[in-house]
Amino acid sequence: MSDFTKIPMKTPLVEMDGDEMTRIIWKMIKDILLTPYVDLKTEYYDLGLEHREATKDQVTIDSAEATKKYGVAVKCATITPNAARVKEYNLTEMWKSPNGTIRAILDGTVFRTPILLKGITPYIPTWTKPITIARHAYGDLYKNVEMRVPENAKAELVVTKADGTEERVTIHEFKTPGVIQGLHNIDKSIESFARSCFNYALSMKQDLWFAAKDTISKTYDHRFKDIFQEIYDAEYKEKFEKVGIEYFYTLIDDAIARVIRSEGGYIWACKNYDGDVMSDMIATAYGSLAMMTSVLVSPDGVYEYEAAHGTVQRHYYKYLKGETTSTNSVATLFAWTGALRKRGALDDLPELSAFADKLEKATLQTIEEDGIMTGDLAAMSTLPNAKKVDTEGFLLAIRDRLEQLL
Ligand SMILES: NC(=O)C1=CN([C@@H]2O[C@H](COP(=O)(O)OP(=O)(O)OC[C@H]3O[C@@H](n4cnc5c(N)ncnc54)[C@H](OP(=O)(O)O)[C@@H]3O)[C@@H](O)[C@H]2O)C=CC1
Ligand SMILES: O=C(O)CCC(=O)C(=O)O
Ligand SMILES: [Mn+2]
Repeated sequence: MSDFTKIPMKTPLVEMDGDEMTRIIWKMIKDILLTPYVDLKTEYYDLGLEHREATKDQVTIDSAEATKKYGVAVKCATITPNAARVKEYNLTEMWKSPNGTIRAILDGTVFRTPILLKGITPYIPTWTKPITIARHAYGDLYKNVEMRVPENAKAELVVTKADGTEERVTIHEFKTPGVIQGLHNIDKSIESFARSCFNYALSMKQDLWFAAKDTISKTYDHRFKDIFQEIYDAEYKEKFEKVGIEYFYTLIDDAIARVIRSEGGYIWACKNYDGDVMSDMIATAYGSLAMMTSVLVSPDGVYEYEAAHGTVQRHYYKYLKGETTSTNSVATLFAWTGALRKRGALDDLPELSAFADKLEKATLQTIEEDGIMTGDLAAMSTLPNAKKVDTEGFLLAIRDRLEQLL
């Protein structure tokens, strides 16, 4: 490929680097599959935990603001510290989840879709089509406030209105110690969540399900249900009928039962925490956590691409010890291709978008045709030629395929 002219870019991508094994993969992807072929333009933000600590987490906010400015970001998985991480990294604070911070700034919906592969039968064998999780990106648990409550204390919810009047309800009269949590959401954000789900369903020509627990959460979850229904009836009902797709709301426990019995091929809208958990369940049931793409679409038309999985800590510790790892880079790679394709579309660079398509094709050919895959997939694959390779070996095999396509 010595005579290959690198594909130009116009606007930089916002590049958010991250932690542990995904940080290692991040660099490998760039070195092996991107920079030799694309004149990669990025504005780099190091969201690795050390640099978040050094900047008092300002870098996370800066990266979200840059995403608003440029329109497209690609993010590596990051550690959200807990008590153990505070010790491990000698942190001055238990910094918040960068994802929570970024999503709160950008708002919107995270769409997560599994990549189906020849030779991998989902754990639910009736799932022959992908199930896309549409996860509300704002609020709930990810913007919560919480407290420990001592014995003999009364906890209340208090709302102080603009006119100074108060509305209060008792949460609990604590005789013995306990804990409380305050969640919130905003009508405007729920409305944009609903609209982005309806628009996505129309663009994919797929049914949309929305599930929450309005029977138990009669105000909070009920508000979500009502907003979805009002917007559907007023703005989308006719469009859905024209395309021949359906919208329905059901309780989340009923939804789970239906999902398991389904064949896939629809969009399942979930509140923030439900979507977090369900997307891991869906990804794993289709084959591997590392085969799920994830993109945040904000109401202002800003896109942030990422993998749905975390920093793969266990593999990283093996890597640090010099042991061979076989970490699947597909979701992280598809975050890059998703971002490059979007940048290509926005900047009128069809060559850049075509490169992203070819890189994805090369990845699937490597697994499905050549049988070359990482351990998570090799353990499940029914292909006769399935062969487990190490982390870097997988990316090198993709490069061979890519060069045939360019
Ligand atoms: N988007 C983000 O930034 C996210 C960040 N996190 C952070 O990531 C860290 C680790 O979280 P954890 O709960 O372990 O979740 P991970 O998703 O990182 O990993 C859980 C397990 O899933 C398997 N797995 C995940 N990704 C891959 C992959 N690419 N290739 C092969 N196997 C994979 C591994 O199983 P096995 O070990 O059996 O091989 C791994 O141990 C935490 O600090 C957490 O805060 C978590 C979720 C999302
Ligand atoms: O930010 C975190 O700590 C978790 C994020 C997460 O689990 C996800 O995006 O699925
Ligand atoms: Mn998650």
